[in-house]
Amino acid sequence: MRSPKDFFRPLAVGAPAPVREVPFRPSRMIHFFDPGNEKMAAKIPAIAPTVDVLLGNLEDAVAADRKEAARSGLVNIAKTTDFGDTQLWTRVNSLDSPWALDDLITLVTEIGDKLDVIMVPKVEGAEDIHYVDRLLAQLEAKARIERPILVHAILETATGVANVEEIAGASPRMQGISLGPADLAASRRMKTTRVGGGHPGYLVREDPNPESAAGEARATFQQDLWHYTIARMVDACAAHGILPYYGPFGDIRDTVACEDQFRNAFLLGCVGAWSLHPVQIEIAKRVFSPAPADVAWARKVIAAMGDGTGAVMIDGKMQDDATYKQCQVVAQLADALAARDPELADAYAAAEKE
Ligand SMILES: CC(=O)SCCNC(=O)CCNC(=O)[C@H](O)C(C)(C)COP(=O)(O)OP(=O)(O)OC[C@H]1O[C@@H](n2cnc3c(N)ncnc32)[C@H](O)[C@@H]1OP(=O)(O)O
Ligand SMILES: O=CC(=O)O
Ligand SMILES: [Mg+2]
Repeated sequence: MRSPKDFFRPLAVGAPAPVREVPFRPSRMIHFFDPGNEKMAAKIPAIAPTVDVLLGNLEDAVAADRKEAARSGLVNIAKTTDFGDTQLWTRVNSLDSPWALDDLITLVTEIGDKLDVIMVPKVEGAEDIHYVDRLLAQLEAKARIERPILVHAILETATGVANVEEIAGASPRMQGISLGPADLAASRRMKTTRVGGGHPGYLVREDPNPESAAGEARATFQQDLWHYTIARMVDACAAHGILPYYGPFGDIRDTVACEDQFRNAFLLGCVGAWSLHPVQIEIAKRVFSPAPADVAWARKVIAAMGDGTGAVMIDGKMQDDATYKQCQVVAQLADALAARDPELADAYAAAEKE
């Protein structure tokens, strides 16, 4: 293990200095597209201003015989598109695949100055991050990249979940972690066949009422298959100063359940989710932006709390140092999002006047 004193040292001569704090840039939706799919690629210039992050996906969902087309498609799109202040990310192939090395070499040397974050799938432990960390430093030095490319891990194997804390803290490049419920379900041998979301069979049933006739219907309550993993991931990320995300929701037509899944993740601490289809962009934008009424309330508490210590009563609710801190989380997120999203800024300003 490296000495803590060396943690922020570049891993190659000529590589840029690692960041000391992960920049908080709005990333409510990480919009996936296949850069080798001409129809999808043609839509990217129009989609760019409507999303926080565009992600050129090279891994799963890109057929084996289309991997090279996807890689070169991404190089071309990055070189010819004006993304404005929308971030450009990529998801490279998994480290045990025949494509990962060429993905990293090509993308960093050709478009490393355009890429903000590289998402690494199926991360199992700190060793996977260390491998990517050193390789990126070498490639950044070679390509004379001036700011470090950050790394995002997908939590989608049982081993990865067991090691999530060490993954989160493996490198100053670590920007965040996404839940990958589809691969994780397979890795854990769960008996589902879905990409995220719930399952009607995973439930609790109310106790029988001794006064009712035998066989009388008893209410059931569907449970969240992902609560445990999201909560672990959020804690690991918060402890290491990086950002947690819900991943994909594969039932594109079920926009209601998608919104519920995203909102559970938001309330538990996630800052965004993946959008796989244009219809999911607005859902993520709505869910991962705090509601104007909540922001107005947070600002009211902050104003009433002065230096943030002591206790006051507002509308019948006790406020103290801990609610003040919660309100700061909401207000700071609102400020960061409003700076990027003028419509949201207007909605926040209007709610404060009410
Ligand atoms: C478990 C995981 O790893 S999840 C991450 C990997 N998976 C992905 O990245 C999937 C990305 N999304 C997709 O491939 C597609 O959205 C699919 C296959 C799910 C559905 O695609 P379609 O059947 O074409 O959907 P649909 O007909 O509703 O699409 C409407 C239009 O939106 C376009 N579109 C669909 N998805 C996207 C997208 N992600 N980005 C941009 N445009 C898109 C389609 O090309 C289509 O264009 P058209 O109107 O010019 O024909
Ligand atoms: O890559 C994502 C997943 O759910 O698997
Ligand atoms: Mg996966």
